[in-house]
Amino acid sequence: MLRWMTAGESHGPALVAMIEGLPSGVAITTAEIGRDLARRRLGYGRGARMKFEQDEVELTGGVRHGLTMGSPVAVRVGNTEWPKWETVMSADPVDPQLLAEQARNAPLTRPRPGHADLVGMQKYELDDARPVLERASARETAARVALGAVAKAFLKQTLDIDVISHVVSIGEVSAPADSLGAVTDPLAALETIDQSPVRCFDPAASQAMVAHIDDIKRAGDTVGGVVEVLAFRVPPGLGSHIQWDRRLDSRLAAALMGIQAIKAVEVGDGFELARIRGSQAHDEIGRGPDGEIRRRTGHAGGTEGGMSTGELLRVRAAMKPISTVPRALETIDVATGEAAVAINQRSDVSAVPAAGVVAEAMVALVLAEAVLEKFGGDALGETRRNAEAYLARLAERSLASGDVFAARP
Ligand SMILES: Cc1cc2nc3c(=O)[nH]c(=O)nc-3n(C[C@H](O)[C@H](O)[C@H](O)COP(=O)(O)O)c2cc1C
Ligand SMILES: C=C(O[C@@H]1CC(C(=O)O)=C[C@@H](OP(=O)(O)O)[C@H]1O)C(=O)O
Repeated sequence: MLRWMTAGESHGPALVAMIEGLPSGVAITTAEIGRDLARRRLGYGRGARMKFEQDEVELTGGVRHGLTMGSPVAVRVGNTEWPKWETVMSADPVDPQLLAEQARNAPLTRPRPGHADLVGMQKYELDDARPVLERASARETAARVALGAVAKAFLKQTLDIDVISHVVSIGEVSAPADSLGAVTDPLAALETIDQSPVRCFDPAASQAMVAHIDDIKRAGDTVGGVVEVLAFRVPPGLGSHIQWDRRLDSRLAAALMGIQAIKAVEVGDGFELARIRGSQAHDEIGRGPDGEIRRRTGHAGGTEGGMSTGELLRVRAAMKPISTVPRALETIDVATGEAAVAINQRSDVSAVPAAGVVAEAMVALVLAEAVLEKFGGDALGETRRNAEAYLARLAERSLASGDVFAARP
């Protein structure tokens, strides 16, 4: 069983995350995790905080000399801005005199529409939105991305699975459909994607997205968009049709919906499938180049009956516009009961590129859990042997290609 969790606040000293259930022998380094954390911070449209704040990543458990030990893997993502927030976010009680001296400590009583602020204050009996917004903030996604890097290393080393993401649209500007349809080298494609300021594969669309973000910023507004995650070489049979909560598609949807500001998820052609006929919607089954069974198209996005089919896994997530709108939205000051405008600090105009990196991590965590469920293993070698035996049987019967599903040498 794979389980994981995060803790920490946006302006706290650090975020921490723990993942338990990974086998021993997975190669992972602090630098590898740091690379994914750096990718999450980039993206045109993010606010000032991304420029001056640094993620200080440290592996504090479960890894020795670059290899997991089978024990829980623990990660700490330190926040270099902590000294500025030490009083505001101190875990221990602070002298009220000291609190009163700093404007930053004043209670936040004008909840921001589109955020957890108001309902969080109601639910947790708080007169100050600070304790709510500190945890609701998407700063927390740094901890998930750190764990996602570990999950991606495990997937790569067990089944050669690559998980990549890209931006499909920002506001009204979309990349051409199927721009990534024929990718044969996912990691090279990801490198190109990461070089785009908005993580879009298509250069012309990328430019148009940047221009759109500039327009939105000039108008004092914010914007959302759609990201897509692709997982290559996922074997058939992860997840199960036998119970609702074991379906791979339902687990992917829950994981993606669990990202702050994600409001919709599509598996494969998703909503479009509801508009077309069955004869056009389903992926017909035929023989591939080596006589193996293949789907001729990818409308389903690589799952049927809640199980991975062995074809390209493709899911999308739609992000709403950033909630803190510079042209501040109307609210009620809960201290006075009077109409007011919402608290408005600096904020991102768009965080869609970063959301793609987070979505990649969430998909990797779901797939890692599903791989361990199917193949088990306390050591990486054991997981691989189990997976290879399963894939060899499918290849023997021409149910799948030995090449497509070959595990790494
Ligand atoms: C990577 C990322 C960065 C975000 N940055 C901001 C931001 O700068 N300002 C903001 O108001 N919301 C930001 N958000 C969105 C809020 O966290 C989110 O709207 C809020 O938690 C409420 O969304 P929900 O109703 O879906 O939970 C960001 C979300 C993500 C995924
Ligand atoms: C710090 C991060 O994102 C933050 C997520 C966020 C929000 O409300 O979700 C609001 C912003 O923070 P602040 O309100 O302090 O300016 C973002 O900078 C991060 O992604 O590391």
